Amino acid sequence: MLTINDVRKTFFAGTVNERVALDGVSLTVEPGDFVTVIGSNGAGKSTMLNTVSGTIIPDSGSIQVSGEPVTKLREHQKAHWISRVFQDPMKGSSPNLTIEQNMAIASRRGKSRGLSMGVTRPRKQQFRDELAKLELGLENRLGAKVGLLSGGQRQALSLLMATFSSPEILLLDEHTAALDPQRAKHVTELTERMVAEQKLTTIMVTHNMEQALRLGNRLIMMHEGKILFELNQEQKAGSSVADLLSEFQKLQTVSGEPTLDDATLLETVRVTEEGKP
Ligand SMILES: Nc1ncnc2c1ncn2[C@@H]1O[C@H](COP(=O)(O)OP(=O)(O)OP(=O)(O)O)[C@@H](O)[C@H]1O
Repeated sequence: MLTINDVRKTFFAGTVNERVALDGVSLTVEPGDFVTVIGSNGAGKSTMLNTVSGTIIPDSGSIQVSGEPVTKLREHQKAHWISRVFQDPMKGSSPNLTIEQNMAIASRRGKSRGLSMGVTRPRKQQFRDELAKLELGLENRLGAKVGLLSGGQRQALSLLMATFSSPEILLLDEHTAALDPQRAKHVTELTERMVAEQKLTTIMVTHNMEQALRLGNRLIMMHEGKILFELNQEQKAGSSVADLLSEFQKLQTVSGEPTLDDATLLETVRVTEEGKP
């Protein structure tokens, strides 16, 4: 369980560059919840994930994972409890190591004793079985350097490795945004399957509103460092992309600033024209 309580974060406070990234964010994520997060540009979505993973320390407020303050977790505990997949497919794995070596390291994540890249035969078979689930043929390429894989393959591998240690919290930060539509679809399907199979407690930031509505059991919308509203499973099922868009348009009317980037708008128009929800 994750509890975010009245978290605030301002960058460059008191200067002309002051940016209020989180303005009193509170959120409780129950075990097994899958929360999708949408929001305007600069709404604070990534900063919220950064405070949960402990990479950014909030100015005030508290964040607890299973009752433990994130700031008090040791590095190996953090690595074991909180896993993250980033937008950039290059971030989740080491290009100069082989698939097998990357997996060996991932499977040691969160263990307090040293890193061992030695892999026993049964372990190798386990890696092959895990890789086969990705349906990308990587199970036959254990010795290949990860740098040789495509972005989609690397992102699928990152996702697999992020779920190895059955983390308390899985953070997905627009993890399909840099992929072409076909690969993004595949990684989205893998995400759904892995989260469901392991009943992972998950927070997924996405700019894809169709995805935000379809995946998970809760949806939150952020704007200017605040959670503006939340939809539960039933409300999500009864909402359309057009409904979400109209919420963004309301914000734009108030602020006069564009609230969605061009890529999101184009994606939304495409989905709407195809007649999907
Ligand atoms: N490390 C940082 N240093 C300074 N300002 C930052 C930093 N990280 C975020 N910000 C600022 O905080 C605000 C929130 O940024 P954040 O990246 O969390 O938003 P976001 O919702 O993820 O946005 P986007 O969808 O555009 O990626 C923005 O104004 C951003 O410029």
